[in-house]
Amino acid sequence: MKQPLISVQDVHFTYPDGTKALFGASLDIYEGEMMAIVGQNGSGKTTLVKHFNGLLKPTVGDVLVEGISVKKQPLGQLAQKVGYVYQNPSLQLFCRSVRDEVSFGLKLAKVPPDVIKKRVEEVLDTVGLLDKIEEYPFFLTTGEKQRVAIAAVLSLNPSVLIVDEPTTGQDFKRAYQFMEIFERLNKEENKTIIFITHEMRFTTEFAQRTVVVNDGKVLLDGLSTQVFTQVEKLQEAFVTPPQITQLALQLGSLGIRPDILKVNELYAEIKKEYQDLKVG
Ligand SMILES: Nc1ncnc2c1ncn2[C@@H]1O[C@H](COP(=O)(O)OP(=O)(O)OP(=O)(O)O)[C@@H](O)[C@H]1O
Repeated sequence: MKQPLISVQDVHFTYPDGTKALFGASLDIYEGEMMAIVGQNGSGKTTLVKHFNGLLKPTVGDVLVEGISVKKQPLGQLAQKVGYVYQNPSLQLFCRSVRDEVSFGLKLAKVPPDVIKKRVEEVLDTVGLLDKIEEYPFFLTTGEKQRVAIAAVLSLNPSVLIVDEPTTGQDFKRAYQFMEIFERLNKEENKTIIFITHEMRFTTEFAQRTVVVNDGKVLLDGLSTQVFTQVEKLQEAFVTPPQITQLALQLGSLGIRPDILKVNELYAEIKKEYQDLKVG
């Protein structure tokens, strides 16, 4: 059987001030997945994903990346495999230009200057910011800062990209474009993408798999289509399914499948039922 890229094994975590944030979280993540992590504020999502690249180390339990405990891998090495983009991108940006920001990790890794130049331009192009290469990151919009942070992480070519709340503070169009960038990286470069979100629309549209975190544990984990039909469990975690799924669930008594995540799927299902009725 295929080995998971990241294996989270019964992780408990307590912050230095005594706050307990994880209470036995377990999950396996495989290469090439595009996965959403949802849950109410304070449920432990960020704490959980910070374990995926060793930013936090389990108090109890273990996290294996490519089969090796994060406790045994240097942070620099883990950052090259698993990139993490912070919820607040300003925390991640500290250089005087976008170019310097995106070059930083590559310089640390002692990559030759001509290779750095090419790589930086490539990743800025990927996130649509090539025209801002000489700008001071501080003056960029929140969405642009977020994209610089993503470019900086992508420059190291990690096989896993974790993005914490990528769509916060952005209008729908921008947020959607962001999700399309991740989808492209997933489909064309086979990158494993893990994103935390409160936007259920994006979960169902872009993630095949959804993990629901509640009280520091994984409450639900599976195909997004299946996770969002588990209404009672979702209520326990204060997660509301996307509106289209809510509608499909309510139409269940008319023979409509409940595991519908997209408007066009619901339309096709209603059309089919309607035609069957006419024939019957
Ligand atoms: N640095 C910290 N020190 C102490 N407690 C913390 C720290 N960071 C988070 N916590 C606490 O750990 C728990 C889980 O927080 P976490 O940020 O992981 O949740 P979350 O699900 O990502 O929330 P949100 O959706 O608001 O980002 C909360 O009780 C939070 O207050």
